[in-house]
Amino acid sequence: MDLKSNHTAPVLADPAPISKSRLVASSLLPYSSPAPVFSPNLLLTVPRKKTGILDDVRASSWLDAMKSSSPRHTSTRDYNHEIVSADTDVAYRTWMVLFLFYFYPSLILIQVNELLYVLYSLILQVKYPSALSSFEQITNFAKGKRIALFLDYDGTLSPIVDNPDFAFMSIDMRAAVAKVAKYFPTAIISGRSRDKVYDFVGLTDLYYAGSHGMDIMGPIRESSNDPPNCIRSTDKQGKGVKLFQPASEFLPMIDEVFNSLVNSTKEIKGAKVENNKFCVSVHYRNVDEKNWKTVAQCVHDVIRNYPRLRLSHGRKVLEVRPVIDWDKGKALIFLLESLGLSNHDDVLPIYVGDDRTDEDAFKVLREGNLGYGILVSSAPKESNAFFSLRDPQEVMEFLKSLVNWKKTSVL
Ligand SMILES: O=P(O)(O)OC[C@H]1O[C@H](O[C@H]2O[C@H](CO)[C@@H](O)[C@H](O)[C@H]2O)[C@H](O)[C@@H](O)[C@@H]1O
Repeated sequence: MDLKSNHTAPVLADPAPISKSRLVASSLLPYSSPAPVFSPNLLLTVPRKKTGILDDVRASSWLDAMKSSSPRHTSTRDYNHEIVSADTDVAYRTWMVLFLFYFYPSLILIQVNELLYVLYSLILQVKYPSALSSFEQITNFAKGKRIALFLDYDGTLSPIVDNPDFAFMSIDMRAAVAKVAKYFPTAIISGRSRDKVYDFVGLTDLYYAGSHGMDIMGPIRESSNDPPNCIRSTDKQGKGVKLFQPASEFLPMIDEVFNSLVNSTKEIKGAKVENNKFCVSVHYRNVDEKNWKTVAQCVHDVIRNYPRLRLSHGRKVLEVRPVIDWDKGKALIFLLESLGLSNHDDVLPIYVGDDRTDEDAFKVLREGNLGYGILVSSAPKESNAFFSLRDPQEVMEFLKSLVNWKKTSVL
C-alpha cells in the first residue's frame, strides 16, 4: 500500500449512519486488496460547517445524542448499566417471558420492555452472530492465514466502571492477552492516551495506539513507505520503534481546551475531564441526568472557539478531538502496513471493540473485505462488525480459544 499517495478525499464527520443493507453478514469474507484509506495531507480543509461542530448544532441536539448513547432504565433490566450481566441467556429469557404471559396475561404491559429486550437480543445475535459460537467458521476461514489482532481497551478488555481511573483489566485477561500476543501480532487501539493504556495493559509484546489511533507506536520496517511525519523513537524498554502522531501540532490546543473544560465543568457534580493527549474526554457517567445539558453546554461553549476541533460521542463521554482525517480504521491499516501485513491474501485482521469509534475500524475491515470486526455488546446496536461478543469475559474466552486453536491446529 502506498502510504504517500492521496487516494481519498478528506471527509470528516461522525460515522455516517449505518445502512441496514450492509448489516447482512456474508458467511465468509473473501480477502481482497485493501483500498488505500489515508492521505498524506491529514489536516482537513473542510469548512467549519462540515467539521462536526455544525453551526446548527446546539447543546440540545448533543443532549439527544448523549441520551441515545446512554439508554435509560426502563424496566426490570437496568438499561442504564451498560454492561448487562453475563448470565443473560436469550433462550432462557424468552422462555420466561412466554411462561409469564401465558399464566399472567396482565403482565403483558409491564413486560413489554422486557420482551423488546429479548427480541433485540435475538436480532443482535442474528445480525452479528456470537464469535464464540461461530468460532469454527472464523478459524476455518483463518486456516493458512496469519491472524493479526486489534483490541480496543475500555469495555473490551476491561469492564466499564464509574471511575475511568479504575478501569483495570483482570489478571486473567492480562494473561490471556499476553498469551494471544505470543501467537499473533497484537495491537491495542484505544481512545486513552497511549501511556495510560500501556500502564493499564502492562505488556511489552504488543503495539499500542492511543488517542483514538492518533498516537501510534509500532515496529520499524525498513522497506515501509511511511508518511513523512513518522519518526524513529525508542519504547520504554529502549527498543527501536516507529512513532506516528498525525495530530502533534494540536498538542498545545488540546492542553488549552483541557484546562478550559476542567475549569468550566468544575461545579458540575460528577463531571470528569480526562486529558488523552491528542483528545479530551468529558465524562458524564456520574452526573445526574438533569445536569447533562449543562455538561453539553460547557463543552459546546468551549469548543465553539476552536474550529479545528470536533466532538464525538462515546459511552457516557463527550470526546473532543482534532479535525484530521485519521481514526481507528486508519490506525489499523497503518499498523498492518508497519507489521508488513498489508496487501497479503494470507492475512486475516480481527478487530474487537465496543465503542462508536471502533466502528471506523469495523468499516475499514468490512468495506475492504479485509477481515472480521467483532462488536462487544450485549445490547442491540447498529454496527459494521460481523460478529459479536457480549462482554469482556467473552472476549477473554475468545482470545483463549484462538490460542488453543493455534496450538492444536496443523497448518
Ligand atoms: O477506545 P477505548 O479504549 O474504548 O476508550 C474510550 C474511552 O474509554 C474510557 O471511558 C469509558 O470507560 C470508562 C471506564 O470504564 C467509563 O467510566 C466511561 O464512562 C467510558 O466512556 C476512557 O476514560 C476515555 O478516555 C476513552 O476515550
